[in-house]
Amino acid sequence: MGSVVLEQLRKDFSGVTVLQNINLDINEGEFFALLGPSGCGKTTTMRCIAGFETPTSGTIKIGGKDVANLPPNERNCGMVFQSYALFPHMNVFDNVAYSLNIKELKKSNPLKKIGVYTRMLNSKLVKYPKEIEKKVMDILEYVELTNHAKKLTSELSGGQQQRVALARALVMEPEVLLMDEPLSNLDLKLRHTMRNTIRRIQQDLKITTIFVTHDQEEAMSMADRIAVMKDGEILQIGTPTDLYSNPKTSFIADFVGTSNILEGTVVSAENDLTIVQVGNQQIKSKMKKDKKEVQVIIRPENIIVLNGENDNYDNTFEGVIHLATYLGNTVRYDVKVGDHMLVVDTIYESGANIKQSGEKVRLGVSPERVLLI
Ligand SMILES: Nc1ncnc2c1ncn2[C@@H]1O[C@H](COP(=O)(O)OP(=O)(O)OP(=O)(O)O)[C@@H](O)[C@H]1O
Repeated sequence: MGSVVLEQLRKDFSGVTVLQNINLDINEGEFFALLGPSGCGKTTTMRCIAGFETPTSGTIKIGGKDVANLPPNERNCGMVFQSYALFPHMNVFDNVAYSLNIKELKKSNPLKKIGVYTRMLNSKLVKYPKEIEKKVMDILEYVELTNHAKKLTSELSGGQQQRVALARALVMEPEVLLMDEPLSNLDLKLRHTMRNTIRRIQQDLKITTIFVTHDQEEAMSMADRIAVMKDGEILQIGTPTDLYSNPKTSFIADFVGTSNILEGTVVSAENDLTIVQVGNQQIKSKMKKDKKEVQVIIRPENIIVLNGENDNYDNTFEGVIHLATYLGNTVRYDVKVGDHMLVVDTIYESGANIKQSGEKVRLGVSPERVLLI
C-alpha cells in the first residue's frame, strides 16, 4: 500500500487559482480526510491525485513514485464517488468483476477479447475464470452483499449500491483508495452504518484512504488525520482531537465542532493567566498570546452550569436561558450573557429538570479551557 505525498500543488482553471500551496504527506495505511466547505478544492485535489486533472505545478508521489506522467489507469488508485457510477444493466457480480476481467483480458489480444466479453455480458452468457470468481465473491462477502450477487444494481438500496461501488474499487487491490463524498446520498442512519463499514474494511485491509467530505462529524469519526481546507488552501492538518482541542484559526474552531467565538482585548498577562476583556466581562485563560486583539474560543461542553455546589471556577458569568434543546443524552442551552449568546452543552441525566427559557443561570469555565487565537 502506498503513501501519498503532494508538494506545492497548484491548480489553475482558466487563469483562476483554485488550489495553492497544497502540501500533504499521507502515510501508508492511513485514513486521511480532506474536509472543507463547498468549493474549497477538495475534489480538485482528489482528481489531481487520481490523474483526472493535471496540476499547474507541484508534484504528486504515490508509493514514493512521481506519477506526473502516468494516466489514471496506471496510478493504481481505486475511486468511489458520491454518485455510485455503477452499470445499471449489469448485476452486482458483473459490476464488481468488470474491471478485473478487462485487466485480465488486456494481457493478450485485448480488443478482440474485450469485444467478445462485452457481447457475452449483454447476453448474460459470460463465464469468468475461477480466480476472478473467487476474488469477486470474497470481496462481496466483505461488504456483506453475497446474497445480492445476481441482482441488478438498479434493484438495490442506496447503501447497497455504495457497497457495490466500494467492492468494485477494492477488488482491483488499489494502492490508494480515493473516496469523494461517498455517503452524501444516504440518509442519516445509513450514513452512520456505512461509516463503520468503511472504517472496518479500511482497518482490515490497511489500505491508504483519502476521503473527501464537507461533514466535520464524518471526518472526525472516521479519519486518522484531517486536512481542513478553505479557498484552495490547507489551513491545518491534525488528528481529530488535535483539531478539536487546538484549532489554529477561528474558522477551524467553528468548522470542526461547535464553538463560542468571542472578540476580545488582552488587558494583562500575569501568574500564568492572560486576562481578556470581552464586552463588559473579563475572561481568564491559561494561554499566552503576543498580540492584543484576540479571539476567545470556548467549546460548549467546557461551560459548566453552576448549581451552588460546584462554584469554584476562575471564570463565572451570569446569564439567562434563551433556548433549551433536548438532544437525547445532552441538553444544549443558548444562554444570553451580556451582549453575547453562548452555547452550553450539558449531560442530561435521566429524570433531571431541563432549565426553561427565561431562567437565570450562573456559568463557570476553567481558564485551561479558554483558547486564545
Ligand atoms: N473544470 C473546472 N473548470 C473551472 N473551474 C473548476 C473546475 N472544476 C472545479 N472548478 C472550481 O474550482 C473550485 C474548487 O472546486 P472543487 O470541486 O474542487 O471544490 P470542493 O471542495 O470539492 O467542493 P464541493 O464540496 O462542492 O464538491 C470551485 O470554485 C470550482 O468552481
